[in-house]
Amino acid sequence: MTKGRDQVDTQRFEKILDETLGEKRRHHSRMVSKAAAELARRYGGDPEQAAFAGLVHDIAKEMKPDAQLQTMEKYSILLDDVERVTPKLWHAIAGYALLKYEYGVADEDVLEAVRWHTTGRKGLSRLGKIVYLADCISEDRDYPGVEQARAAAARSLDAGYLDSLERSIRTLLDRGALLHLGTVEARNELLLAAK
Ligand SMILES: Nc1ncnc2c1ncn2[C@@H]1O[C@H](COP(=O)(O)OP(=O)(O)O)[C@@H](O)[C@H]1O
Repeated sequence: MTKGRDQVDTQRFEKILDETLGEKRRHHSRMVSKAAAELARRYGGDPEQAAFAGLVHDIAKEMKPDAQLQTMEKYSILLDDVERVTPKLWHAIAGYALLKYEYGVADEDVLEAVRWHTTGRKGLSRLGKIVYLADCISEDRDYPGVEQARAAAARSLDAGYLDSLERSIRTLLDRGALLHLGTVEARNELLLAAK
């Protein structure tokens, strides 16, 4: 992607987000975009690509679950057992499909980062980790532990990613919720690599 193209895309998607997301979510998207660019600068990614992926990561977040499901079905995306019964996970997958098939985004790294931004997964790319982490530590985030999450992100990309994966796992366990296997496998992968 050339620089000119990126800027055109950003303007185009800011307009699309104006039409599809409320003000709070648009603000969150801009903050995730900013955090992702900062993480890319720090950890060796492409800041413009990261900014773009962060901007569009929640593009399908305010679609109705039925519409998210229809979008995934339209493009024959197969869901695993946990995804099928967890509508909160659908916006990431529907967002991937919308960006790829309806808005013509061709950058597979960006598409992958959007697809996995809620659960993470084993073997996720650097950009995928950046967007996952940026979503957890962006300036607008305010939850118990966010300062610890930011401190971990300042140590290394993997330390930040691991801290946020573990916080998500703990929160879901406390709620008695289903756990997506991608999150567990991503954590195991990081712990195995450290042995
Ligand atoms: N690994 C997971 N397994 C199952 N459900 C998850 C997982 N990660 C997140 N979720 C659910 O999806 C919801 C939305 O996640 P996310 O998009 O990251 O949140 P946010 O709305 O704060 O951006 C979470 O609140 C949680 O209920």
